[in-house]
This record gives sequence, structure tokens and C-alpha cells, in this order.
Amino acid sequence: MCTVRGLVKTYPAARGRRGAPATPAVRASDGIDLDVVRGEVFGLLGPNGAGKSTLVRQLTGLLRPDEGRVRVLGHDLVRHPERAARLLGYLGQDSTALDELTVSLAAETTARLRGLDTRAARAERDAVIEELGLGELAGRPLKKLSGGQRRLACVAAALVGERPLLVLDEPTTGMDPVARRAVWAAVDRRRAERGVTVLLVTHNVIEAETVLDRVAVLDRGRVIACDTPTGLKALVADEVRLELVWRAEPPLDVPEVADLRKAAEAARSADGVTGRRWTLRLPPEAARAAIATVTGGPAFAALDDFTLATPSLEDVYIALGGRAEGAEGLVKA
Ligand SMILES: Nc1ncnc2c1ncn2[C@@H]1O[C@H](COP(=O)(O)OP(=O)(O)OP(=O)(O)O)[C@@H](O)[C@H]1O
Repeated sequence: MCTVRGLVKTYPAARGRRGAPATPAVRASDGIDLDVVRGEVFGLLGPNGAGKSTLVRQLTGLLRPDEGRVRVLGHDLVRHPERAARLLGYLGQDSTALDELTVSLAAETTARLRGLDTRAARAERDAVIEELGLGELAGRPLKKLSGGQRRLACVAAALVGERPLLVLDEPTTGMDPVARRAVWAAVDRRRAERGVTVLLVTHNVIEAETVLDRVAVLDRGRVIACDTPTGLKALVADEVRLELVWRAEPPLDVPEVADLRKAAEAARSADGVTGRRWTLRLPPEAARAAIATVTGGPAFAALDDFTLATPSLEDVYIALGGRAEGAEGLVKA
């Protein structure tokens, strides 16, 4: 579906202006090879500045690599970047282009631009708005929505038009748990029902894990590990950080919730119970069970937000970077 070979991209050094310091050249893609198989959900993970967005912008024909090849469905996108629009749906990190449109019009217009006739575009618009729970916001311009709402509307626009490849750069940024779950479900549905291939940039490995088939970890422009989530987890720290924020009194009469509080209270210095916020470090399985507990039943009504934060993942990047020799042996790209 998507093949990358020897991709190199260096942002040139910039001279400082008016006393601002000069910035050195950055080799944001440093010889990347990648194979994304048709029908898989492929995740790109990595710390800030690792080169994830730079990589996907080259895959989507928006940024020209200095060296290397990018092929999507047999098309050479380095030579023919204009073909990308026909092959893939792309959600970038910031999508200001749609800001003036209403949610409904953003989805419909994108569908029309992707070649659907009016009737089909409207049908897809209505389906995706329903699927992502955007009904109440459909008539509002994106620029008047909250950050998370706007992001969800941009996801809706990216999903219309049945492209065989979806490239989503941090699709759930700023979203609440309900919206995030709707996005992962929508991604999963497209893969399961339509065989769509999805390339997903995300920081949230555990949350995305339910939909990811394979994951590449990027660090300083290089792929330092590439494997299934299970294989990757075997390399990574065995704990994740779970933050729960309660809007009301947590239902301590639910034994699992009471146990979580005890675990939070017993936690190490930086974690614990701070007002309505509980921070826990748990093995991934226990974190998933905890999320199942707090997002179902009576606990969900009292829950304001939850985050599966990435410190464990950041620890992993550091660990992988710290033993680069070992990490190289683990690459199964
Ligand atoms: N337009 C640009 N000009 C110069 N340097 C850039 C430019 N865009 C990105 N960089 C640099 O290239 C490197 C990779 O950036 P990139 O945005 O690809 O990282 P990322 O992995 O997507 O990060 P994040 O998780 O923060 O989105 C960083 O060091 C960044 O500072």
C-alpha cells in the first residue's frame, strides 16, 4: 500500500534575524524505510520533534524529500505529489483551511472535492456526523467551536470520500474521552468494513493500541523499532500513567473505584490524589481494566476526563535511545 525507502529530509539552517539566535539545520528524516500493508492500521509514535509530521507530510506529497522514494498504491509521490489527493485522506496537525465553514459544510465540501456527487456527498456527510456524534454542532462554523470539537469536525472531513489510505496526524488531540472513543471506533470500522489502510500519528500508545496492527517508533528522524503493539510492549516500560479527573464525588461504593483510590493514595511522590485528580501508575492490562471500570457503569457519570499519559512511553524512547545498539537489534521493519 505504502512503501518508503531511504527517505531523507533536512530543514536548512536559518540565520537569526534582529538578534534572534540562528537555528542549525535539522535532519528531520534520516534514512527512513517503511512498509505499510494494505488494510492495516499503522501507528507512528515518537517524542516531540522525532520527525513524525515531517514523515507524513512527505507521504502525503506536501513536502518534498531531499532523497528517497515514496510509493502509495504503486504511485511515485515524490515525482507526482499531486496524485496524493486522489489516493489518500489527510488530517494534518492544524487544519485552518476549513475554519470558515460549518461542520456540515466542511464534511460535504470535502466529499465533493473528493469527487462525490451532491447526493452521495450529503449522504456521507450525514453518516459521518452521526457516527462521530457531531449532530448538535453541525450548523456551527469550525472557528466558533472548542479545540476538541474543531478537531473532531476535521476528523469528520478527513473520513469522507472513501480514500483507500487515511493519514491522520494526532487525530484525537484535545478531545474528551467520548470523542476519542468515537474516533478510534470510526478508524477501526473503516479498516474492518472497507479494508481502508490507516497511518496514524499518535502519542497515546495504549489508547490507540486497540486499533493499531503495527507501530513504528521514530526518534531523531530514524525508525528505532517497528513491531506489533504486543512486540513493542515487550520492549517498553511495564507501567503506564493513568490520570482520572472526577467532576463529582467518585463512586467509592464501587469496589474497583475504591481500589483505584487506594492504589493512587499509595503511589509515589509525583502521583497520588490531588483534589479531584487521581494519578496512578499501572501495568497496561490493569490500566485498561481501570478504564473499563471508569468509563462504564455509575463511575462514568462522575468522570470528567481520563488520560493515559505517555511518560511510560517517553521512558521507552529514552530507554531505546539509551541503548541504541539493543534497539537496533529489535527493528523488524
Ligand atoms: N518548517 C520547519 N523548519 C525547520 N525545522 C523544522 C520545521 N518543521 C519541523 N522542524 C524540525 O524538524 C524536527 C521534526 O519535526 P516534526 O514536526 O516532524 O516532529 P514531530 O515528531 O511531528 O513532533 P510533534 O510530536 O511535536 O508533533 C524537529 O526538530 C523540528 O523542530
